[in-house]
Amino acid sequence: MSMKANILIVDDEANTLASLSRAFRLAGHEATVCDNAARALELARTQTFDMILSDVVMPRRDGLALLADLKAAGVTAPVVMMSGQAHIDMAVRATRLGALDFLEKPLSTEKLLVTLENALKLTRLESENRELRTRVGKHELVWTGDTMRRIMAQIERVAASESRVCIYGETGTGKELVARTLHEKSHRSAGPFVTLNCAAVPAELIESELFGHEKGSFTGAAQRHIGKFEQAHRGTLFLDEIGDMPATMQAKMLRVLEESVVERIGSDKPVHVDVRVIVATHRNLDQQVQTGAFRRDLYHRVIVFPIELPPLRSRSEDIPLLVEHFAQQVFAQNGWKPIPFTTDAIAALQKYTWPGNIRELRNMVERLLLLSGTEVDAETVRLALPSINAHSAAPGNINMPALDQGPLAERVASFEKATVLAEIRRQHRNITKAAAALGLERSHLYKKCQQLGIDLRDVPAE
Ligand SMILES: Nc1ncnc2c1ncn2[C@@H]1O[C@H](COP(=O)(O)OP(=O)(O)OP(=O)(O)O)[C@@H](O)[C@H]1O
Repeated sequence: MSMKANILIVDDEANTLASLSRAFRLAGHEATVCDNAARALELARTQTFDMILSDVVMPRRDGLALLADLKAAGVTAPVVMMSGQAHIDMAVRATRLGALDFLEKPLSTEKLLVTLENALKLTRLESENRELRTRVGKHELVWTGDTMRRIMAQIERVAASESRVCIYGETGTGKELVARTLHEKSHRSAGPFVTLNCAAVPAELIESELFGHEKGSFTGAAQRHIGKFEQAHRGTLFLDEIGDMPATMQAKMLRVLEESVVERIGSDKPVHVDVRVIVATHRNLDQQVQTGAFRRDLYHRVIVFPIELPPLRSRSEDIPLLVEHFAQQVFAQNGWKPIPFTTDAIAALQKYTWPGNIRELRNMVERLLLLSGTEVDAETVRLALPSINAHSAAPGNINMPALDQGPLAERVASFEKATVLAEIRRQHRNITKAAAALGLERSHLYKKCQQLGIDLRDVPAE
């Protein structure tokens, strides 16, 4: 079900106003009618409409003049023009002036509702993009060391150009953030930044995701869908895991990149798109080209400018600043009083290999803050790092859930369990000593073990 919309209808014919408003109201929407351009402008400036539908040919000010007035007045509602004497010229002028669509009279109810649906979808997309853009502001790239300085210089150099960029890097190294930064620094920054992870979309849906489809073009296509390429018009499209794109799609991608034109599935009308494509992969594309898994011609199209993001373990100099950055985010999000990380804690974090890179570090900072009182110390870090968890997940502690997923309470409980178990083993199952080390009463530790489902007989001594 679509949401209830409020539509302004402008036409000098009373009959048209009556029949159009009836059609919208029957579909559950609200319609305001008005028979001249001057009044329409006043209404649009003082009220909020989801769509403005206006006739072109009207006495005094016509629809195209109204359209220009609306845009000049900063009215953001999508405007759809209609006319009984539509000719291409008029439609082109309307589109140039910023009309969303141009409809020929007489209008069927179905056509009206589809047009409205599209207008609503576009408005939604626009506001999502705006929200995304404000979020990006908070998501700045944090770095200090020479490794990243080199990369920042590359970003600066390539951002201003229209070059296609390919970002290489392990998972969580910040590929998407770099792509966003490139977009923000480019002259497309006022346009949308749209992303698609090619590995996350089933092969049979990827074409529709990228190019869109018309209603009914295949089973399950209940609505028209605007593809990512069209969504990214005048902006940037970030294709993550391009190495996972199915072969048939690779051929179609090549065509879009060469001709800047897409066709929605179920439509043979080509749509021109003005999009800068940035791709990323954790795979070795060179090798994929050798084995035939990735088309050589597409490879040459997308790899104009490669940027290689090194894994976090080879830029551990960035860790102190990143920890500070993520900790500030956690404090701010939760309204917590800031607590410091000890120097030893930071040093322990710098020694770890971070297979999940910066994403893993960010999650770890959050977890450490959750587990600490007045400061985060090295002991807490050692306990929280996965090597320790692997160690305590030895036989005897079966079913230890992963700490990287699930609801917060579950993760905290599993961490608590790991901590208690590790201490009991370290104290060779001496509960009195383990309780003392954990700062608990002996009876309290017993209770905790029960709560956490720890059977003391199962705990191997270290
Ligand atoms: N240099 C950085 N400064 C601040 N935050 C960063 C930095 N690099 C990455 N991040 C953050 O780490 C998280 C992971 O980054 P991102 O999603 O860009 O990685 P990715 O390489 O695209 O990962 P994947 O390949 O798994 O999609 C994000 O929350 C991102 O904001």
